[in-house]
Amino acid sequence: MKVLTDGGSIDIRAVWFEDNKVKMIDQRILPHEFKIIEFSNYLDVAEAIKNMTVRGAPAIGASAAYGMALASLQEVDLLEAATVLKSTRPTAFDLFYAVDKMLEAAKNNENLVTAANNYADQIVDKCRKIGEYGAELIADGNVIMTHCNAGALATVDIGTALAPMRAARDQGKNIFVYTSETRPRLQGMKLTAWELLNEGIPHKIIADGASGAVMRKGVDMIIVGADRIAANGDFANKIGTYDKAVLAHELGIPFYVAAPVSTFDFSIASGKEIVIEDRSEEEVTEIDGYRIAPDGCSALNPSFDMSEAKYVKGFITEIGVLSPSEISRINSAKL
Ligand SMILES: CSC[C@H]1O[C@H](OP(=O)(O)O)[C@H](O)[C@@H]1O
Repeated sequence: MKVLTDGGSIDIRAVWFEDNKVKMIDQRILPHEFKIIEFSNYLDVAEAIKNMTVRGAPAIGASAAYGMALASLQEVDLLEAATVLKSTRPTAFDLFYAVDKMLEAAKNNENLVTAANNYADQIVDKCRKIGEYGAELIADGNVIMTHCNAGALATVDIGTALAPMRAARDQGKNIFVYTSETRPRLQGMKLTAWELLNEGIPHKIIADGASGAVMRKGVDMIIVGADRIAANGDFANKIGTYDKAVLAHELGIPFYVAAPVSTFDFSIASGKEIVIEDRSEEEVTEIDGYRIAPDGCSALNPSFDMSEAKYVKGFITEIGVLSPSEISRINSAKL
């Protein structure tokens, strides 16, 4: 992804492997501080996933794959490492998919550093294809709304929901993006707006609560990412997505979910079976470590919500844009 720095723009991934270390952008301190951190121990990569140093389903998957590569270099038991990495966050299916891919590679006596690098490169290629298919849905002058961050930071590079926007811009289409702030961790404001700024894509940040009014004012489509998609097309995504899905349905605004095939979990029939991660109440009651809630008050902090397939016009994947009734085709294409 393109990052504007004082010394000019750089091209960088959210996470990569270099000098036998896992290196990643610390997403917790963006956008006001840009820092690369590195790990030599898979346990530290697991902690980085858990504390959201790196976040976003595909980026979590790639990080876990790199964690498995470190575990192989550390010569620790890979099944133990897999268990630790899988225990970091419960909702994003890519995490489990990636770790299992690395276990499969180990069983085939493959070099896990190579396998993890290939996994990350495949994610980037999938995102590029998601961008190409998604851009076909976008007309010059379109106004698009998105939620949370499903950009390059969430996917190693390019993004899922942001991929069609990047591709449409590259095709010369003028687009405008509303990114909702996405309480409580504010990925939409801190990360998506930062990516769009770096890319020179016109946008405005809106409060989550403004989404309905802004949709009614004039939005041509909504594109969000996903963390896990069930066999019937029900999907989990960042908390606040369900509100947008229902409002879009009510207002007749096309609602798209952009995700690679690796996010589809055909072992579950419907969204009812998706485990929704609960995170600390401090994420709600504090901002950047400063308590904003009254002392003595407590908070509930579900990190994701589930939306039914009926709200989705199409899933933008690396094999095309599929309606909920067509996603059974994906099972045969799972890489
Ligand atoms: C392209 S997957 C991005 C997906 O992950 C985010 O969750 P988190 O920031 O907690 O990892 C959010 O649900 C995004 O849509």
